[in-house]
Amino acid sequence: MTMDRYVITGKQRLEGSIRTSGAKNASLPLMAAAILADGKTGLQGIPHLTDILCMGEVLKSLGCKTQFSSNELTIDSSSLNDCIVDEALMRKMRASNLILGPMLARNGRVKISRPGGCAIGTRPMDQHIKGLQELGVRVEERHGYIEATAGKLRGGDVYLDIPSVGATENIMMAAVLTEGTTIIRNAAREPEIVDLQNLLNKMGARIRGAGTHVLRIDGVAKLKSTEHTVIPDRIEAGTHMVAAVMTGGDILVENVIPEHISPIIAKLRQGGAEVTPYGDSVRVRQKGQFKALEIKTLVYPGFPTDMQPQFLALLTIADGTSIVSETIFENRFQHVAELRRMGARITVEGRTAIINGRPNLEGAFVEATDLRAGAALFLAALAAEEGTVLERIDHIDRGYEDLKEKYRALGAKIQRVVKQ
Ligand SMILES: CC(=O)N[C@H]1[C@@H](OP(=O)(O)OP(=O)(O)OC[C@H]2O[C@@H](n3ccc(=O)[nH]c3=O)[C@H](O)[C@@H]2O)O[C@H](CO)[C@@H](O)[C@@H]1O
Ligand SMILES: C=C(OP(=O)(O)O)C(=O)O
Repeated sequence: MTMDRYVITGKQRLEGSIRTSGAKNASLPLMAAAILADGKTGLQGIPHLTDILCMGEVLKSLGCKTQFSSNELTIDSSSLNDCIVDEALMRKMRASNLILGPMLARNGRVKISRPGGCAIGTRPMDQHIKGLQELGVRVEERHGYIEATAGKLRGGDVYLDIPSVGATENIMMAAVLTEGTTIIRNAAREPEIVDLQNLLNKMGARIRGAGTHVLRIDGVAKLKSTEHTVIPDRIEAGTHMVAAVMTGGDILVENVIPEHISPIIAKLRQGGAEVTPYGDSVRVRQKGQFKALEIKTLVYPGFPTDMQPQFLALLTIADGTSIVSETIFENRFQHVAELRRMGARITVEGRTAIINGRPNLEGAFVEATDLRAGAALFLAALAAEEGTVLERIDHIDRGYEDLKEKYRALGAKIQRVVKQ
């Protein structure tokens, strides 16, 4: 874990172009899906992030060979030699639970350390397990490990109580190599599910319905090697768009799929920002003061929970009183205490934050408690008067590629101080 920190001098107007990297949350399931091919999978546009490196370690521990250079990742899964993911790797990154489905489909058994809760919530796996059981998987939990065995996987009819992104992905990946047809009802509709369907179908799978609430997967006997380019990161793009507004700037965010960021565009326009899509770019300009908003996080295509902290930071300097309701994760307001250190006026009642905007934030010593909390504090620091020291930026390294370099090119004053 890095103990590096950012030292940021705020109040610089940001201007210019910034290129969005490939999506972390699409790349991780695509990497897990590579387990399903009996050969090499080539993935392009994969961002250099600690989460990606960690997933690479998980795959290596299962016998895959990986090569990663210039955002191109090759995963060779022709020989899998182990089925156990140890606790240290699981603790580093929850998304390593995405190997459950593909390992069961390819190898018939797998053992992972049960992921614990994390800063943003308890994050149980009951929907993943329920779905896998419906496909004929036996699941036992012992000594903190989930052991799953599938004699022969069969198609099944799965109803998810909540449209969980990870559960939908895991069940899709388990179902592709079964005999028979699997239906997933109340499936997640996020763009990352569509990207996963696209890769799997290129590999020879027969999946329909991604992007809707019902997925149909007709099992096939074998999947082949293929290549795929990951979709752009809609949360990274959204973070840059908020940066433009918070610094009174003018930024062209490149490599976006405008439809994926439609709730972000809508909310920024509602607050008074000028947002103009140009093909696969979007220009965001802010003149004058941004206005207070009401925001409620929802599953896609609703407002994404992964943008809630960044918008909350923006609303601390908006004109008027804003209300932000978090409906996805039960503990995703840890950035509030840190933003208060910067002068923000926020009260939290249950899952609702009430923000009384003020003209300016003040630089302070603050600490990232999780990835998007870190992004929110980074944005707050860019807008604040004087300097901010932002600690625990290892959280930010999980999800933002070349952040310092990208923002320096826009005119931000940032130093990364390496702690010896
Ligand atoms: C790597 C990745 O893609 N991470 C994203 C993914 O996480 P992840 O896939 O973990 O999120 P889920 O959609 O599964 O979780 C949503 C809610 O459902 C609950 N739940 C989930 C599964 C389950 O079996 N039981 C259960 O109760 C969770 O605790 C949470 O409260 O989607 C989240 C919601 O958009 C995003 O914030 C994360 O950035
Ligand atoms: C919560 C996030 O990621 P993860 O699900 O990997 O914790 C995120 O990307 O904001």
